[in-house]
Amino acid sequence: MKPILEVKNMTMDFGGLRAIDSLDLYINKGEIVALIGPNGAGKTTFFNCITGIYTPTSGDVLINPQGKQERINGLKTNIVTRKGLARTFQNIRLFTSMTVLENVMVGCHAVTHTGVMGAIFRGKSTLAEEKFIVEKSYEILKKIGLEKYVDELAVNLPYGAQRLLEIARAMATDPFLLLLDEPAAGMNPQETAELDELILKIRDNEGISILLIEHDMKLVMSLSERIYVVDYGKKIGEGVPEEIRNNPVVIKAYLGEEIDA
Ligand SMILES: Nc1ncnc2c1ncn2[C@@H]1O[C@H](COP(=O)(O)OP(=O)(O)OP(=O)(O)O)[C@@H](O)[C@H]1O
Repeated sequence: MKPILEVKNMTMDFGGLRAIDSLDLYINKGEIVALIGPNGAGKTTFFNCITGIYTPTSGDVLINPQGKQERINGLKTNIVTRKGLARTFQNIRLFTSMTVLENVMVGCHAVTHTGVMGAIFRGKSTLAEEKFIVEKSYEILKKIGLEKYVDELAVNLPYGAQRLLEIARAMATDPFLLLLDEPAAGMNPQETAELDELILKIRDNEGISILLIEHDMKLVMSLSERIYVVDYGKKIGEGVPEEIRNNPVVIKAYLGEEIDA
């Protein structure tokens, strides 16, 4: 079985700056994989290239959720979402003046037939779908542990809960692969421990594979089955947590930073 995501020889240039340099990466079905590296290494750019925000300068992005490999470079973000790749952002991007439930509903609408406009100009045909979406959104909030906030405005949620709401909204698009960009950023140790459990649950119970960018090495080492390390856009290490922890090139790139979590 081919990997569900395969990136071959990806390069991304911004003018004279090579943000990603000939990068290869794959994720098998059901894996939790981390992408780590110092600030400015190109990690978010890599996510942006996979999810259609940027078209890579060269290379291939191939997905294979159901036994048929397909190239997705250059597809628009909404199409990539419909194909089953969902992401969260480093800086929280919620609809702050909407309720928690409505935020998740927006995720559902991103992949339904009627879409957001259909939900606004409700015809009879959209009402059944709308009911389904409310129920589905509520179920997702229960799985994430946010149901107690269902009618709360997103802006009023504690910080850690806002981060989880982003994950809930991403899950509403029925992804086969979830791309999480620094999900633990700004979380306290207890929130991070809960996030650790939640990510495992999403993989185990929902069968969603995970690609994770994260600076919290304890979380990375505990969650990931495999880790890729990038620096200046280039892959400098790849392996299971134990290999990464003992890789001298990785240790050097992280000099002064905590790696032995
Ligand atoms: N739109 C853009 N135009 C020009 N340069 C960019 C653009 N986006 C990113 N870069 C540059 O590409 C490089 C990689 O940035 P990127 O944000 O991908 O790094 P990162 O590994 O995600 O960093 P961090 O851990 O700090 O989030 C940086 O030098 C950044 O300044």
